[in-house]
Amino acid sequence: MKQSKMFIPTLREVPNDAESKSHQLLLKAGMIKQVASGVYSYLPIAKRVLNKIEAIVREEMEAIDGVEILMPALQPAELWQESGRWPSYGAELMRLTDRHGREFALGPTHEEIITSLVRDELKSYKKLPVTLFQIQNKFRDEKRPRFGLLRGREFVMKDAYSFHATEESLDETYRDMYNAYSNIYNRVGLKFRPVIADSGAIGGSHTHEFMALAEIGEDTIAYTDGSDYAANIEKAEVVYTPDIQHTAEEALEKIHTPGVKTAQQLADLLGKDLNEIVKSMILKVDDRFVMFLVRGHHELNDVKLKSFFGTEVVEMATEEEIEGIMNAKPGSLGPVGVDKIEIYADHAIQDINNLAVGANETDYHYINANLGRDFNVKAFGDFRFILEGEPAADGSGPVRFAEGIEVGQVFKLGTKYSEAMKATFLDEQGKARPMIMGCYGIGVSRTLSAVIEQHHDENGIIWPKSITPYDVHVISVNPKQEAQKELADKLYVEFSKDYQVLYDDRQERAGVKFNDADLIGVPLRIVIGKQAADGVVEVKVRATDEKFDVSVDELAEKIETLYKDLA
Ligand SMILES: O=C(C[C@@H]1CCCCN1)Cn1cnc2cc(Cl)c(F)cc2c1=O
Ligand SMILES: [Mg+2]
Ligand SMILES: [Mg+2]
Repeated sequence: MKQSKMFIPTLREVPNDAESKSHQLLLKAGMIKQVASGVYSYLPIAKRVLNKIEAIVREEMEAIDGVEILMPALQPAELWQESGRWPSYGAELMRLTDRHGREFALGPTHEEIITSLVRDELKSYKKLPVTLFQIQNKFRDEKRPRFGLLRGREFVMKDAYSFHATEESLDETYRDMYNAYSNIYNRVGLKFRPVIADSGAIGGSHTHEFMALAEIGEDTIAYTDGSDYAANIEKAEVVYTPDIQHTAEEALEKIHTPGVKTAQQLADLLGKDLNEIVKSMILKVDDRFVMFLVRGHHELNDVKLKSFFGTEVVEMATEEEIEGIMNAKPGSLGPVGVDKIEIYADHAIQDINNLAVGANETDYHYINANLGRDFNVKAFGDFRFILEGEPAADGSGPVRFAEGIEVGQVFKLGTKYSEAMKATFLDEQGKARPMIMGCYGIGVSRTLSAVIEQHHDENGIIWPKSITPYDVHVISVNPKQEAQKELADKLYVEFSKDYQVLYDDRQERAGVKFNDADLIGVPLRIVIGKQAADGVVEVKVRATDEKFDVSVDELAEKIETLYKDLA
């Protein structure tokens, strides 16, 4: 394609609200244009890359018997009422009303649509399993869209859904999807790790997220070097090994602690370490208030609480709610004398005694509070985030942390939707049973961004060969020079036979052309300049900056060799 015909509005400077590298480069390379917060147009270079990522996704889905369909973004509210999800999503679900006053959602995901589609068609076990997928724009009204395509409000997702008569059949497709996802991320050039994850609101049990490793990632992964163990930190199980450090029980003592609100302040006042302090927090779990105890150097993990209590409604109680229940501010809470609400404690609380805790009186704390004598706990559990260096749940060694961008997730959904929506099949005994489902998502536009996060240098993007918008970038330095223009035109036509060629034939200064070429990131470059008269051109490898002066009659072979070696 000739750049004089193209539409690549590169930028020299970047709007300073672009914090992530990929967001900056997507803008600078003229690949996207923001239409509204979290809403983007994909320009030609981005669209070509999207097409290649989607082609790889399609290939891998079809290789495991996935069949492509396309469902509407407009989803009638009735289906969300059938599944029970219409009331359970708040502002994130974009809703609209049609001219007849009928309510719709703009699809954030398609469990309801696909289940209603399948339930009318697949009535017998003989017709199962079936795996259907689509690649389509999704809508989620994110509170804080950020980092360009990494967290948008309209984005491209591949979502697949599988329907089974048995758990074994689901397990098989889950494994096929897991492997297909690994193939996809390998083929698009992403460094990634599958991690044990939490299924969250969608329900179901078993789920893995696929994390592209990148500092900008909003997720933290706990992994070990010794094995393939990796878990989203929300989910990473803490192995509790008692490390009892009790001293002789001392008498409970109330002390005046003016202005002390945090565990650190209490520790400093008492001359103790943070791990000798206990933090008492009150959370709303479903419709009741519960107190949780964790040690000063640990953090409460709300995702583990949701899973422990089997509810999505777990949030910090507000200051007013706390004062209403305890007559004290959040910074002075403790378990002593609390009988109106239940108290749960992280396992590690058992390791220490003579605890420093809030006295449920603003500006007062207790020291030497002891379990059993001064307070009781309804249950101990794994309620905290794992710390770096602590042992992994599978015994494969101490966990290390890394940031990740969630680019995909696979779920065993079970029968949550098929039961709610009466998607049943007749089994071999002729008995009606709810279909067993799996669902599997890939953030396609997010994957594009993640690739840029992992493949760039200070001058711009460096595309992996598999998804590059073009294979070869032909640049004529000065089209006004007849010899240069002629040779460049000729090479453009010639190389277009075997490669996808972007031809910079613009009347632009050389510097502009080279800056743009570095930004756009095509892996191989042929520069036709002064030496054109001697039949010599310069070849440049974008990734390594290697340059070669090559005579035109050796050019095809040189490009072929270099192309083969590209990652
Ligand atoms: O989407 C999933 C599960 C899988 C992911 C892979 C493809 C199929 N769905 C989970 N999820 C995430 N955010 C959502 C946001 C809104 Cl506003 C909503 F109404 C529903 C959902 C929702 O259900
Ligand atoms: Mg997550
Ligand atoms: Mg997730």
